[in-house]
Amino acid sequence: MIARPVIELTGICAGYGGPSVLQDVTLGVGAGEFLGLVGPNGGGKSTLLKVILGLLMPSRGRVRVLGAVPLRARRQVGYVPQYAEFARDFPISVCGVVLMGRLGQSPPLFGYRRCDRTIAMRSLREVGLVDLCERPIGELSGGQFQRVLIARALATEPEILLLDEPAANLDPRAERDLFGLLKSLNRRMTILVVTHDIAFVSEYVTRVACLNRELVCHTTEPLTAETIERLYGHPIRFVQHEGHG
Ligand SMILES: Nc1ncnc2c1ncn2[C@@H]1O[C@H](COP(=O)(O)OP(=O)(O)OP(=O)(O)O)[C@@H](O)[C@H]1O
Repeated sequence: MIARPVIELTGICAGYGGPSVLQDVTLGVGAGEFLGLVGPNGGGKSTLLKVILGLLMPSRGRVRVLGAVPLRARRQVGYVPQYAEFARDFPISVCGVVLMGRLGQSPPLFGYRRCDRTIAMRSLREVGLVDLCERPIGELSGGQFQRVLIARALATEPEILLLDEPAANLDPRAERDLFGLLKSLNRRMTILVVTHDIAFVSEYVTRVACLNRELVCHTTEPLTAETIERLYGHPIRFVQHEGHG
């Protein structure tokens, strides 16, 4: 039983016009959880994030984010897209990217306010990059850029943070640092992270959900080879555990 669900997906089917990518997915994420979403390529993880963000309407089922339809909750949800989705050659500074997280929070036509800049700097400080504020993003390492994207999401002052494969381009040390950062952010926000590193993620998260078009959920206690095989083999059933965390 989840105490205060902040994300509720019930019987979700969703896709892109052809056969449903998500098939009857039911998932609740509680306030303060740190959920790892794993699964094979093409299993529908990014599609699930799109449904939570309100970017993709499900053909069936019910979605609630912070008790509302996704578009209403959008300002309370920070999103870190897959690395490849952001053009690194775009001529913009680190601070410029982070300030983009304030778009939609400030009144339109008036530009950024002083408080937007304060929040952007605070977000950069939190990810340890305040010294690179004026640096063009094209001059950053992959790990630094990943942190900039997280700072941009933090600048929205979210209650929920969604990350799509944030560690995809990182070496093991940078990945560890990144998950350490997420763990500390989890003290004040709910986190859902899509990752392929199933063994690694279980050290950090409070629960793992595995998606292969349908969903298998279970607690994080050491993932055994048998569990992983079951998850990536034919997870054609839904397993719900209670009392996780
Ligand atoms: N915009 C789109 N239009 C049509 N089909 C799409 C679109 N985006 C994703 N798909 C298809 O939906 C399925 C699930 O894709 P999705 O990106 O959600 O999977 P994923 O689990 O995130 O995969 P990966 O681990 O490879 O990132 C795939 O078969 C993919 O080809």
